[in-house]
Amino acid sequence: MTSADGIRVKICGLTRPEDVAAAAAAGAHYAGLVFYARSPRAVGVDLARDLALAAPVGLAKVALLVDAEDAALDAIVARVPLDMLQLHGHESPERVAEIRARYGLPVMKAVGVARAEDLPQLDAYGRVADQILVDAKAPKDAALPGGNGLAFDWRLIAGRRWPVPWMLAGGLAPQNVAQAVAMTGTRQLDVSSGVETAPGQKSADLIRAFVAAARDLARAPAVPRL
Ligand SMILES: O=C(O)c1ccccc1N[C@@H]1O[C@H](COP(=O)(O)O)[C@@H](O)[C@H]1O
Repeated sequence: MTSADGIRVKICGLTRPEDVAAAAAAGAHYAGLVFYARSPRAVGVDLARDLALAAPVGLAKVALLVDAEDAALDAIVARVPLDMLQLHGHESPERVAEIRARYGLPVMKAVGVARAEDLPQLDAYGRVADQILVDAKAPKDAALPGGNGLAFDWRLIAGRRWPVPWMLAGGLAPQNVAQAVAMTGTRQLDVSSGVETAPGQKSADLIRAFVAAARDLARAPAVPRL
């Protein structure tokens, strides 16, 4: 991926057809469907299938899973037309490779970052996953392993690169898109809470503002050469 491709946005946690329409109309590249019962954004297989079928060509459907077993994955993959699996639990590199081989879908592995000690995990998963998702590590007492609207210290990954495409996540919102991109150099952004009015309630206005903020960066004129 080069800078000419612009910045790709994933809107995660869509639960209504109008959320899918808003993400597509705004120009998002990925739509995330959460298969984690404890999340306020959780969808069942039937609803997920309807939402995925409503997505226009060009909007990639991503299933978010947390330590899912084969039986659950089998049921989801059999019924929901998907473009990618996002693994957001404690899946080992071996499990990531196994899931990738079993379903023949690209796999994105989320890694929680809070301190420099967390960074080697990104290298390990960068060897087995198709993409890596660099997210804020959930606090120990958090009910969810992600989707908490918390950012991490982006200076930790400034200048870091991995051998596969990667996305930045955690506490992103329309107002911090420019800073997140400037500090990390990311070309892909993943957002959930930052485009909601309440947990699980997506806002078309905030989705539009988020994608526009990313698009504006790609359009910003280069600094003129002296
Ligand atoms: O969104 C959820 O409910 C969720 C549940 C379980 C694991 C991950 C979840 N969301 C992912 O978390 C990050 C950051 O979200 P936020 O923007 O800080 O709210 C993002 O990758 C979501 O896909």
